[in-house]
Amino acid sequence: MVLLVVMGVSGSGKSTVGSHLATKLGWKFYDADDYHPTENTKKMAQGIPLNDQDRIPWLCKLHDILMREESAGQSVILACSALKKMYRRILVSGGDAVYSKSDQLDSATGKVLFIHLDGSMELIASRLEKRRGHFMAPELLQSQFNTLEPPSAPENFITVSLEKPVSEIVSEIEKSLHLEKCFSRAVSELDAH
Ligand SMILES: Nc1ncnc2c1ncn2[C@@H]1O[C@H](COP(=O)(O)OP(=O)(O)OP(=O)(O)O)[C@@H](O)[C@H]1O
Ligand SMILES: O=C(O)[C@H](O)[C@@H](O)[C@H](O)[C@H](O)CO
Repeated sequence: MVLLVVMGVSGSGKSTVGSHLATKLGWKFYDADDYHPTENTKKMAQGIPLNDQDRIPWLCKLHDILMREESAGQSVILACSALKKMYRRILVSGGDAVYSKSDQLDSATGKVLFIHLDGSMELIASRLEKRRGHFMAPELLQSQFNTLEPPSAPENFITVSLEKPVSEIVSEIEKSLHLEKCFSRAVSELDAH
């Protein structure tokens, strides 16, 4: 059972890559965009960036979804911006992460694997210019980059370039998942001896 979060700035391809990967693997897919309260969606449509207060209750709701799927033994993919380290901690550990010291939470980081879709603002902006029928105002892209804290150790993550075609990105993630699986199996076998 795997809990995967495809993360990155707006327009990085989270929904596209996440849904393709979920279809290929036969896993459940959630798009965090569908769980924003209307006040958040309205703000973003007006070109006003969300702040921590706007995002924290939304992230707690998403944490609950991940935990529900974990209890059901269901592998799942969530497309979610998860821009700051603290936001990722909330997804992994829930609302207490806001008040806990980072080292108290590091043991839980392995529960969720973050896939960071990384690439240039220019390319993403050109993709957003062409995207139609989405609430997010394209001019928010700069603030998304300003807010982004790219994942770093000891977080459990891999970084994938968003510049390739979707099918290549999906295959690259599948390969990394396979390697991760082999690695954890080898570690647990070593531990058993
Ligand atoms: N690898 C890719 N190659 C070409 N176009 C892509 C690629 N990935 C995504 N796109 C296109 O870029 C646009 C943004 O992608 P998508 O909506 O999946 O991003 P997102 O990160 O989910 O955005 P948001 O957070 O704003 O919902 C879409 O029009 C999508 O078709
Ligand atoms: O954290 C945020 O600022 C928001 O979650 C945005 O990233 C949107 O959800 C999404 O990316 C817009 O489509």
